[in-house]
Amino acid sequence: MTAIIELNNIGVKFKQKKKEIVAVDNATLHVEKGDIYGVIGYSGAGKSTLVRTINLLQKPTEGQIIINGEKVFDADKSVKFSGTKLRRFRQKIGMIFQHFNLLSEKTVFANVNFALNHTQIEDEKTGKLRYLTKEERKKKVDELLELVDLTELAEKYPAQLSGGQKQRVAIARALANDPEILISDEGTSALDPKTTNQILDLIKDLHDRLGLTVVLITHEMQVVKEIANKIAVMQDGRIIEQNSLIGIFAEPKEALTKQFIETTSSVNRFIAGLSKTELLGQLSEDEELIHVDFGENTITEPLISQINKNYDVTTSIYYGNVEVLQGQTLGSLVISLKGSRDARDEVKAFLKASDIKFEDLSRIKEGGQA
Ligand SMILES: Nc1ncnc2c1ncn2[C@@H]1O[C@H](COP(=O)(O)OP(=O)(O)OP(=O)(O)O)[C@@H](O)[C@H]1O
Repeated sequence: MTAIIELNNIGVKFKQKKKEIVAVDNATLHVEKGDIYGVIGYSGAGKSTLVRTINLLQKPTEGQIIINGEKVFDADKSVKFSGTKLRRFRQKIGMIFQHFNLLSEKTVFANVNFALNHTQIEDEKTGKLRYLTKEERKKKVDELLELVDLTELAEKYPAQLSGGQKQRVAIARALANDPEILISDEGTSALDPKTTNQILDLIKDLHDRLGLTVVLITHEMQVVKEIANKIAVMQDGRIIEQNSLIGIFAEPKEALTKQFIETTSSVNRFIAGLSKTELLGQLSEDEELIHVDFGENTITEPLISQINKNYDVTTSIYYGNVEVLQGQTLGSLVISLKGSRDARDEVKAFLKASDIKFEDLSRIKEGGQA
């Protein structure tokens, strides 16, 4: 697969008085056609600055950018990309923002129509480029409003809309010039959880129907988890980890990545709260608590029944959570194993041999941290 977006060794420095701020530091990100690529990091990590280089809203100080096979930027100044060429290029990359950026004095219809002001198409008869006619524009805006389910609200003004509806207008506007790439810069950050999910569903649906490639910046792991297939984690201007969604969740490497995952996983909250409950004290001498993580590829038979059937232990489930990410099952269980030490050790040896990750939670009892 070739990348539709290639950011190679991108650096962005800002000069502020005598200080130099390194907003992006040697970042390389390759996005393939059809990806929904989540870029996650805390505020100030450099996400916006990096992603704004894709459509050259931000010129890097180092590196090169190749979009759809065409080099559009090189820090060595070998590429000239400006004027009409730059404007056309930008039209093919739609962008939405946290605060929607709608024109408050224009209706929903007019906000979307505005994005067609500079749109040109090849005239069927003459073969020359020309602007759209009023009728063509109306047809296009109507189609776009239908796409985001806003036909009924065409004559309303932004102030009369909810946050979710405003973002739908912004999405319609972003798609006006049939872009292949859609960038969402914290596009759901100002929305409540339910509306966030509706907008994410819409983005996913548009991705599927229009074949869009999506780059999605967020500081919330829950957001990328909903729809992304790949994730890059940013910290201090650098991309510290990047992988498929499933790879990030199954095998996070960096401490920050683990932190972000914990914000989405209730098993970690359960374990963190264990030391405050009576549960550990209530376990008998021949009983221990373990946390097991498993995925579809590592086990084919239900785990618990297999343990009960093959080993001389009894199990109780204290916590269970199974999620399907990108069609793969990831499960987390907190179970107790009750039996002789040898029998319990055999179960652990079986888990190890089956490549199933587990951790012994008895250390919490001893005052350690989960
Ligand atoms: N135009 C600018 N001039 C000077 N410094 C800037 C400029 N834009 C961004 N920065 C700085 O660059 C760093 C990265 O900012 P950036 O906005 O890319 O981070 P972010 O991860 O998107 O965070 P946020 O979600 O808060 O926007 C920050 O320290 C920021 O203050």
